[in-house]
Amino acid sequence: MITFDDVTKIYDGQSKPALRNVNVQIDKGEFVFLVGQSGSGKSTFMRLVLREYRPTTGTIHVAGKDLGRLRSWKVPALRRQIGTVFQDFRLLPGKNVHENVAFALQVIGKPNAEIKQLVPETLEMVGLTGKGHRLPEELSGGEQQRVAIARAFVNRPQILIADEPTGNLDPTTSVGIMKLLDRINKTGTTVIMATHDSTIVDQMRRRVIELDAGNVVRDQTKGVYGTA
Ligand SMILES: Nc1ncnc2c1ncn2[C@@H]1O[C@H](COP(=O)(O)OP(=O)(O)OP(=O)(O)O)[C@@H](O)[C@H]1O
Repeated sequence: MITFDDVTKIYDGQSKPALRNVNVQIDKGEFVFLVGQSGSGKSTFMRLVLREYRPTTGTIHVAGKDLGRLRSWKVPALRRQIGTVFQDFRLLPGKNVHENVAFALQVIGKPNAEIKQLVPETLEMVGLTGKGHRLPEELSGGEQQRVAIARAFVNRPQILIADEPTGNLDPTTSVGIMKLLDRINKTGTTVIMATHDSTIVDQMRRRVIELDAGNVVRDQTKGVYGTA
């Protein structure tokens, strides 16, 4: 589903690579934790998958496409295959829960009939039935993250990228969010999650890719957060 072949990324004006000779293959349906200190290259990895940046050298394939050869006008179609979730939720403050999720489908031109079916179905899946009319400010952090996940998943993307999705949540709420990401993964969606949350990584026992100063220093199936 995602392959990095000898990928190096040096940002403009920088001398040190943010990623260095990275070789990684992530298959369809995998659940992968990206771990590593702040600045180790986790966000860079995810931004390359989204083609927000291009690698300096090396080749990246996502969902069967060589991103180096992908024409700019095809990038939106690529991104439609990839749902994104962030630490700070990024909901539209003036729109209620239903509207936030529906908006993701409206911008890609889905017909209203489909939106009417998909939005309640997805809100039910994330445990927000009955809260469709609430505004983000009327929800807890955990509920806001559920809305963000519903919005990322409503289009049933092949890949879900989550950048520190539990970073602003307490441990109990985080467990609920992880159960939800696990359910989404079980539908066949490939999940890549960057995190500093060692408890979660140790509990889930999924593949762990560790970055250190842009190098992949560990790639472990059923891994834990740290080796120390
Ligand atoms: N747009 C940019 N321009 C220049 N340098 C950048 C840019 N984005 C990131 N970097 C640098 O690239 C390196 C990797 O950063 P990256 O954001 O990928 O790390 P990270 O592991 O996601 O960190 P965090 O856990 O803090 O989110 C860092 O040295 C960072 O300063």
